[in-house]
Amino acid sequence: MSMIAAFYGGKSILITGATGFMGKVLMEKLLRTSPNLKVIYILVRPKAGQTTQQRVLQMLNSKLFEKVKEVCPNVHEKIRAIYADLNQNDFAISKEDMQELLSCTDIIFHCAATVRFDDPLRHAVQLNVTATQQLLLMASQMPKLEAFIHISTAFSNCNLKHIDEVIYPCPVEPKQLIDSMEWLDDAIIDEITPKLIGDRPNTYTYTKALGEMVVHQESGNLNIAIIRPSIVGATWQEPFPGWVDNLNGPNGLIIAAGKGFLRSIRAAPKAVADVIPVDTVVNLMLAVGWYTAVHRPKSTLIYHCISGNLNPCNWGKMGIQLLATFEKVPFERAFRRPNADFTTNAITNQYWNAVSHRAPAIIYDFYLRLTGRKPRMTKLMNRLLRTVSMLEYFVNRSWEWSTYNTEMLMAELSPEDQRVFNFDVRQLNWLEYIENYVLGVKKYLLKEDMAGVPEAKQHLRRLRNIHYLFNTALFLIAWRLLIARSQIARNVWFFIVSFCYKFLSYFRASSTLKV
Ligand SMILES: CCCCCCCCCCCCCCCCCCCCCCCCCCCC(=O)SCCNC(=O)CCNC(=O)[C@H](O)C(C)(C)COP(=O)(O)OP(=O)(O)OC[C@H]1O[C@@H](n2cnc3c(N)ncnc32)[C@H](O)[C@@H]1OP(=O)(O)O
Ligand SMILES: NC(=O)C1=CN([C@@H]2O[C@H](COP(=O)(O)OP(=O)(O)OC[C@H]3O[C@@H](n4cnc5c(N)ncnc54)[C@H](OP(=O)(O)O)[C@@H]3O)[C@@H](O)[C@H]2O)C=CC1
Repeated sequence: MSMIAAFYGGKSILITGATGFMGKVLMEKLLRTSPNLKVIYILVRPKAGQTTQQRVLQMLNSKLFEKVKEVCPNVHEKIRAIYADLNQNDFAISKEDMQELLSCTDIIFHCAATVRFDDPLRHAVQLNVTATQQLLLMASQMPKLEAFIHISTAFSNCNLKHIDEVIYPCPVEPKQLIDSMEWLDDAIIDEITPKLIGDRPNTYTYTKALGEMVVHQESGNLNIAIIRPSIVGATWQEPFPGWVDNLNGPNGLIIAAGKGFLRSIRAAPKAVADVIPVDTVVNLMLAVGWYTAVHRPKSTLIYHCISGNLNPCNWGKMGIQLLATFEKVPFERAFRRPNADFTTNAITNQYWNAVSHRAPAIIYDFYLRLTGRKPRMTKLMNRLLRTVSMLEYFVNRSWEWSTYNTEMLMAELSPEDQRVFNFDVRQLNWLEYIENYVLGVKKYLLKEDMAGVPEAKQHLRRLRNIHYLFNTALFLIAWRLLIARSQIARNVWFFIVSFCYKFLSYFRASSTLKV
């Protein structure tokens, strides 16, 4: 019997960010492995015209939760959605709900965050720092609370090359920054943002570091642990391989590359691609929740959830495997054939952007205009290149994260727990994982059916022929223009033609002689 699964039995668990990528997988695993847990409280806000209840219903009716319903048919009763907005005071939770949360919660998993790289500092601080502070305040009023698990990111200290499982000091006191957000206006905040974030690439990594500092400072008597995952990717094994549900991290780029929009990228092929499957992260989260509550470590432990130092894969290898999979299982209606290059040189990158990205977009828009349709490709391409430029920081560097605590925890687990809550990424086969990842993106993000694969392959063959025709036509036009303008080109041309003529005459004459 799994000790971890048994531990969650009868517990009341509070999850923030349960409607997010990681939150959904966490809920699924909890319900599947501990169907006798008491309740999962989730803090949800209405969104996109849907009430909190409608959102939860839609989530539970998705494919991700199909297996859960077999072991836990009363899954709807186990989840209690609480209306909350983490940007509001007291999270806008009603008095009754707050009372229930304070008196009943046993474990907290704090996953909610803004993961956008371009969020204005005010918003990122509000969600990633102030909301964390408020949640800690709530936690300190929970008499039954056994553990508070805070999800940060392995990139919170990406300004360092080697990162230990410790909290690094921030140049600015988080409380002072929170206070200053009250009276500074947006224009001033925007102006000072680059100075504040310093050598970090964006407001996301900066505010996640501040969030960790807040956890450290406000931990009081709480039993806290911090988990720092690297780039979280599709599921590896559970509940089934390849599940993804948003465009963050590599997902959007995989679509862009598979559809032939993105054909080159400024990335170091040898740099470590520190991707970690979401189910691995969730297994570690549940193991950490158990360990923190049962063993009550004296200080806040930090756990790195990364793949780089245990089972490294680099971007070059990942790119090659992506291309091989696109060949085998192509995406439908591709813009161009997937075929791309990595470059670390900024000028070469500009060149490829012009030739491989902007020029085809302009030509396609011209074609759309000619056929009476609205041009859209240039706009789309500009957006894609902006996104790529924001992710470039992470694909041109390698980091070293120490994993003593994570390895210690692995050794603490019983063989059964090591199997059920497996976070040993050494067992991951990258080639198989990437193939399943692409298939998952195709099925769950693009909603494409496997029955369309032959037609998609046919479409790629057509694109290849168009590509050859286009290049041949371009070459002939360029040559024609050249010989019309240059005497040297004309001489070369006459030399080639007369050489061919002589060769053919000789060939004909020698074949006549033989007869
Ligand atoms: C050796 C030789 C080899 C040769 C072979 C080479 C083959 C190579 C093939 C080429 C490429 C291969 C691709 C490989 C993939 C690897 C790259 C992976 C890089 C991953 C780096 C991630 C680093 C993460 C580090 C930190 C991890 C974390 O802790 S947090 C989680 C990460 N957070 C994010 O990812 C959020 C990022 N997103 C944003 O910040 C914003 O969305 C944005 C700023 C990017 C865009 O904002 P904007 O306001 O413009 O738009 P938005 O409204 O958000 O969306 C607009 C449209 O764009 C779509 N979108 C959104 N995100 C992405 C994305 N990541 N990629 C693509 N598209 C995206 C969005 O859906 C919108 O679409 P529409 O609705 O249709 O308008
Ligand atoms: N994905 C990744 O690659 C990585 C993620 N992480 C960390 O993991 C955690 C989870 O990330 P992930 O699941 O990918 O992120 P998502 O963006 O998928 O989910 C974010 C969650 O936070 C919720 N949320 C945001 N704002 C509010 C608000 N004002 N009130 C209530 N809820 C809110 C969202 O709710 P709603 O659905 O209503 O928007 C959603 O449930 C984060 O802390 C992130 O920093 C760390 C490393 C890598």
